[in-house]
Amino acid sequence: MQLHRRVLGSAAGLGRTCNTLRAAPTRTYLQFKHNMSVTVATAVAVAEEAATPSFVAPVAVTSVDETQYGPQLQAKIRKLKDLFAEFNPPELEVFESPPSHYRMRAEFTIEQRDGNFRYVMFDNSPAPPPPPQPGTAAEDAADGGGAAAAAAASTSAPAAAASEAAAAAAPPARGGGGGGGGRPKGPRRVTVESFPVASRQLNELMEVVRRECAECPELRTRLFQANFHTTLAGDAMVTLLYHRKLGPEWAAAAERLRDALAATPTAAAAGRRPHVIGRSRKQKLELEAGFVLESLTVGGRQYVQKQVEGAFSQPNGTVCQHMLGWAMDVTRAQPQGPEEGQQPAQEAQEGQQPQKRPRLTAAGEAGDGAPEAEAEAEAANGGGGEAAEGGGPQDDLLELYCGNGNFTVPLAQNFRRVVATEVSKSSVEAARFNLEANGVSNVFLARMASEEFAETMRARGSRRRLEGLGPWEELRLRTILVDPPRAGLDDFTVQLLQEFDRIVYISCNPETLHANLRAIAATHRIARFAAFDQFPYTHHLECGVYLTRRAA
Ligand SMILES: C[S@@+](CC[C@H](N)C(=O)[O-])C[C@H]1O[C@@H](n2cnc3c(N)ncnc32)[C@H](O)[C@@H]1O
Repeated sequence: MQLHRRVLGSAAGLGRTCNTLRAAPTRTYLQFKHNMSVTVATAVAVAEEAATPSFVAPVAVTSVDETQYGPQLQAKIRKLKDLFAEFNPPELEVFESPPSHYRMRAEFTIEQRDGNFRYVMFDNSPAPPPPPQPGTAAEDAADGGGAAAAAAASTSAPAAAASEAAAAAAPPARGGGGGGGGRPKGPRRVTVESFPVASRQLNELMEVVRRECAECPELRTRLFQANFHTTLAGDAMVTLLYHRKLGPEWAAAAERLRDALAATPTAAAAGRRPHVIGRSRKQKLELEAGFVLESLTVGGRQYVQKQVEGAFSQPNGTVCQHMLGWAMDVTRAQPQGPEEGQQPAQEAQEGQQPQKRPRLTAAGEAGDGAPEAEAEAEAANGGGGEAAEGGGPQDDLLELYCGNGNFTVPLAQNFRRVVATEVSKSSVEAARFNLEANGVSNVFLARMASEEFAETMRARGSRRRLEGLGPWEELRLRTILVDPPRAGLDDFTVQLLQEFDRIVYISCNPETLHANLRAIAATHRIARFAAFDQFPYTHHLECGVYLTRRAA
């Protein structure tokens, strides 16, 4: 049973894997080193979902029917609840997406044949072929895809299909070949006319790029891919990828394109000129900038967020705000008193007493139990007592996989200090920018793989990249937040998590989250459980789990 499939040469990164292969129309493979997404253009078949107990068997989206948004989300929720029932979680908090125009980013392969300029993506989902629709995708069939590919590649299909399709390691596009009315093997080529799952601005930009390329040979010659990145703030960038060297003529043409993009309704209303980036082998030309500035509202406060071209950013801006609000809420220090005494339902049922929480030292060791030491530790931890839910400004947060500081920036106010790590250089640079731009000064940020950081921390070791962190003994790390790629956490990191009193685990893959929780549940219980529908019309679901240490 698969939770996700790979799609070739298609929509924007959900950013959960590091290296992906993508196919250009020439069938040349290109390796992208950043976190492009590998999800698929699929929708949840409600009836089928009801009959199957896990995250499987999605069918290809052939249109975006907003009336189906609710039922499809409910089907996903049911599956999620079933999967996690063994952990006896509290009531699931569900955060919906807008039913359309929710995706901030998309990537398309460009096909240029017979003077036509087409946005194309490759859908690898195993959808059964719907009956052919006259006039929908005839040209795709003519490319050798056969009836199945032709039927599936309707102008509405790609809209939804493209929504979650992404670059992936997969065989070259075959454009069909199944024959006999069966589903062709390999990814299905889908022509994208419009893209209603993506932001309105993204659709506006697509139209202008199509038009300008049609009129300007300098822009379209050997162009094989176009990436669009928009924001809730109206800032945007377009990256055009070529199989040729780019010179000053291209820059002049791109400047004209930029003017045309600036005249689109959303950019004009926001007063932002979209950036244009040209890429070819060993070459990157930026017209003004290689990033966008997003504006996110969390808890009534606005945060600016630099999102760098090619680096991970959350794909659904609206749902991202929900995720940040939820993370703020679970890590906020709870008032002491009644909440302190409130036993978690599960523990109360089990007749357990709230545990005495060991203080996590920097080496990941519990306190030694000496009364004075424990009292001192409690005092150092803000005297938070045993059952405090949430960290608090007296505690420190360790955040692994921090990306551009998406969670780090708003969460920093809930903690005395934050130690954050991320492996991607461009994301770390963006995170530094974002911390400064938002006036956050209590974060120590290290560019390190989480595994390396965990090992160093356990050994109380030192690393050049940890210079400035200060002595491990002075940290008060009791809360950890992780937001790993789809593969989830390795065993070593899971063990590290278990040394913390409070765990916030953000996951885009319920199955790897579930597998990790099997280990974590021995020491921690789920205190809050949330679903964030980042990826409507697909079987993908982002989850948030907040865990606290079980009573001893
Ligand atoms: C799902 S993204 C989350 C990013 C960030 N929390 C956010 O909300 O935008 C996962 C991040 O983990 C980073 N990453 C992947 N493998 C890593 C590793 N081994 N160590 C540290 N960071 C890693 C990626 O570069 C990416 O930024």
